[in-house]
Amino acid sequence: MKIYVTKNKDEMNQKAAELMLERIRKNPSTTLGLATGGTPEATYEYLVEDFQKQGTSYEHITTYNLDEYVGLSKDNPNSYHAYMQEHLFQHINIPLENTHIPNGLAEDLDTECDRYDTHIHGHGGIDLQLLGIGENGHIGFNEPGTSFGSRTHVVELAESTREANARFFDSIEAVPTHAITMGIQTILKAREIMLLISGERKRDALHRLLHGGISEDFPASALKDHPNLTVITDEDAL
Ligand SMILES: O=P(O)(O)OC[C@H]1O[C@](O)(CO)[C@@H](O)[C@@H]1O
Repeated sequence: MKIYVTKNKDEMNQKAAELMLERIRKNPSTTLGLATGGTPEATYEYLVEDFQKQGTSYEHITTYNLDEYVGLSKDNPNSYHAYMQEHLFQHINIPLENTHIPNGLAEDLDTECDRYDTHIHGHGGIDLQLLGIGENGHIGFNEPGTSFGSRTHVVELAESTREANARFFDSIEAVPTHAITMGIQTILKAREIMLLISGERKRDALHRLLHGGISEDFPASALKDHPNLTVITDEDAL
């Protein structure tokens, strides 16, 4: 595990963007795994800024997002489809057909999960997976207790996760109860993983990641066995 400690959240995001851009410039056909949530918003801002100033091309980049809420349409502003459009895709030259996000409105959700996992595999897997972490150690929407062998699946969100994400919705009742998420095994197959951790609220999670054991009670601990993991944290989370 490689760790970078940055002064603040902005520097954390800047570092993440810098490392992502290094990979993209080296391999313009990189396959990226992308995360949503509050943590990586400014990472995307830095990528957009670079695109506008340096013109780094995304024409041959493919992306797979970690997760999507069940029951939200693509144009619902709280869907992760809308999040990715707003924060990244509409600002860069990535072809829409190269971007993949689970369909939370699929009629048969289990079939959708299999399709998604198979698609990632068929494409040759993910080169670089960007990750955030939940206060309870969730990665993607893999809540504590999720099998480390899990593939893309439907999850019932922990109440604490719904409460944490309620800030993006009008009320807690509006937060979906279920989501589709890449599984832990799906995430671990990425050739490189970059985990961003920011803020006091994530202090316990970071401490447990660095000093705790590996256990399904704490999903992020699965990452400790990954051969190419970079953690970028700000001082507030230390
Ligand atoms: O970055 P945030 O908003 O703190 O969320 C942390 C993690 O929780 C999720 O938003 C899911 O709740 C992940 O997508 C994210 O990585």
